[in-house]
Amino acid sequence: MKYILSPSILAADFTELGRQIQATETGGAEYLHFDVMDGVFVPSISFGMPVLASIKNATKQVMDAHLMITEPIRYVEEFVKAGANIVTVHYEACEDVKATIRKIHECGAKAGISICPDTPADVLKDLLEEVEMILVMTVHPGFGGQKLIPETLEKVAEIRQMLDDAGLQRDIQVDGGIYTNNVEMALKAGANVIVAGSAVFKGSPLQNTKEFMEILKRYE
Ligand SMILES: O=C(CO)[C@@H](O)[C@H](O)COP(=O)(O)O
Ligand SMILES: [Fe+2]
Repeated sequence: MKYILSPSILAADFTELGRQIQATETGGAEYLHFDVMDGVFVPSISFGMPVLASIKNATKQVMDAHLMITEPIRYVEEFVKAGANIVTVHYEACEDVKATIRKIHECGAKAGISICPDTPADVLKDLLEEVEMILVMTVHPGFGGQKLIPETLEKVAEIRQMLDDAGLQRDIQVDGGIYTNNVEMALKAGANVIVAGSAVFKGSPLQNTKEFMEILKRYE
């Protein structure tokens, strides 16, 4: 299995965004996590397509778009056009999850499905085969800089078991409150795509990325 770091630019210094992104690429982060918030599905508002389109030109990293928006099917095409390679939508935000996943694939991107901390893993049973990635939120979506909720890692283990039982190889992403001092709990539970915002962008993004990559390499 491949272990990947996906730095969340929500925590970046936007006056230095290009340089900070480059630092994470140099440090070995293959993905870049792009948190889209609509002020409806989550209380906060972040950024959208034009910002993604601009960033796309600044790096070769895979654009990992996390859509925290109501009825994301409405915007899938625009985010893919703006440069998203992976589009992750929330189970809780879709009226028709399967149609949303189909739409992502039709637009030419990989599909991820995400569940919030209070959503049980078994809602995903019929969806595991349809997606390339499952995102288990380790905090309540909406803000960076929160503390990881340890119980969410039990769902990571449960989903990895469900995938193994079904003979499916899929990425499991974790997002929220991940630092170098707790990332191994997520890796041991079965996650292989790690989102980190504050832990990467506060301080030196290059050094922080390298420290994460050292740990991830041990799990390859
Ligand atoms: O989706 C979200 C929050 O809703 C995340 O991607 C955060 O942006 C991660 O930030 P940290 O918890 O790592 O600071
Ligand atoms: Fe996110």
